[in-house]
Amino acid sequence: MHVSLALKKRGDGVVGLDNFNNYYDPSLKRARRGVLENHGIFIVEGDINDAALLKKLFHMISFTHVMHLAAQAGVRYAMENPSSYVHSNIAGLVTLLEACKSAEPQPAVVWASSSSVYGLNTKVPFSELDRTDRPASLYAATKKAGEEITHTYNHIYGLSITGLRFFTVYGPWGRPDMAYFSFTKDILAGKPITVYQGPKEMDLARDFTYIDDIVKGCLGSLDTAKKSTGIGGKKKGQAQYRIFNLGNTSPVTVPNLVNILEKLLKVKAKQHIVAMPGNGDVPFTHANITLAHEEFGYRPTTDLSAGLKKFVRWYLSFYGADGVNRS
Ligand SMILES: NC(=O)c1ccc[n+]([C@@H]2O[C@H](COP(=O)([O-])OP(=O)(O)OC[C@H]3O[C@@H](n4cnc5c(N)ncnc54)[C@H](O)[C@@H]3O)[C@@H](O)[C@H]2O)c1
Ligand SMILES: O=C(O)[C@H]1O[C@H](OP(=O)(O)OP(=O)(O)OC[C@H]2O[C@@H](n3ccc(=O)[nH]c3=O)[C@H](O)[C@@H]2O)[C@H](O)[C@@H](O)[C@@H]1O
Repeated sequence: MHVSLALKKRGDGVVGLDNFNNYYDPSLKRARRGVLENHGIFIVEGDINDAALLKKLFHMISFTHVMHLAAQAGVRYAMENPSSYVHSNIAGLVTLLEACKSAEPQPAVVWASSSSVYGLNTKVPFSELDRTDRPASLYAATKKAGEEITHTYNHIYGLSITGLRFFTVYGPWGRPDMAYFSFTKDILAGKPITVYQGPKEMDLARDFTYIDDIVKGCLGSLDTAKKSTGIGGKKKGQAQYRIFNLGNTSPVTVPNLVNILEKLLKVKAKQHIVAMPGNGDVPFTHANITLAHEEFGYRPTTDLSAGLKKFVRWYLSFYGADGVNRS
């Protein structure tokens, strides 16, 4: 939603595609759609696995770029519903790349990978050339597979591909399954929250990245994506294959995240502190963003307190303190 709005605001044409699945409250997704439609952005309701639909869309519109953000996200849910990750993040990705490779002209593709590909690495900050062959979750494994799959479409068909490894993105209109969002809801409702701890009672930490910074990185990478050199999937080219970290470079522990929320919400959290279950979580993330800075001037400017302040303001206007969706 935020990337589409930013593109539209600067004068680009945008068409969206989303299947509005019920991984989390679809009414939030539909409210986001309302915002986009109010800005003149047309949204098609459909699945990226629907090859016929994609073919029709690519036939009707000569897309210059595809910004591919659709995915089954969430690290821990992969243990409950593994096939949804294969469906959207592997099969769906291939269906989309098939459509892109056959389109004339071929669009440049920018897509969301994930910081989770660094898996069990302990050397921080994570740099793009570090190992990514030890995923801790099926979600991470599907994003890693996406990086390999996109490489083959670049190699064989000359598709121009840029993969962005986002680091725990948060902000207004965000995902209710993520900790910052569910903690806000539960703290306001007086319900206990569960805070995970690593081995030896170590605090977990994330390089939380504010949505507006991510949007700048998305637009910067789109604008520096070179045109594909393949033609309609018939000619092998030498197009770009790039991968960038988009993080914030200043990790914050989960207890500190809770402290900031308590101050903003003016409510003390009831906390259950438990050992991190073996559910795909990694203890910490931290991005080296030198490459994105050098290539398109990426420089995040919002720290967690400032970003959460904007999130909480949005949350209270959208849900109210009682957590009821008023859209
Ligand atoms: N939010 C984060 O912290 C984070 C971090 C790293 C990577 N990512 C990646 O960034 C991208 C955007 O994530 P987000 O957090 O904005 O999530 P989001 O839920 O806002 O956006 C993903 C959208 O994809 C749609 N979708 C899922 N499967 C689909 C399918 N098969 N066909 C069509 N639409 C489908 C969903 O309905 C949803 O609206 C995802 O690829 C995610 O894996 C997110
Ligand atoms: O950067 C990424 O690649 C990933 O970032 C997030 O994954 P995660 O960092 O695990 O985000 P949250 O689920 O919001 O968890 C944040 C932190 O809070 C902790 N947490 C989460 C939930 C909870 O109930 N308690 C708790 O302590 C987690 O262990 C983690 O350390 C997104 O959910 C993934 O889609 C994304 O791919």
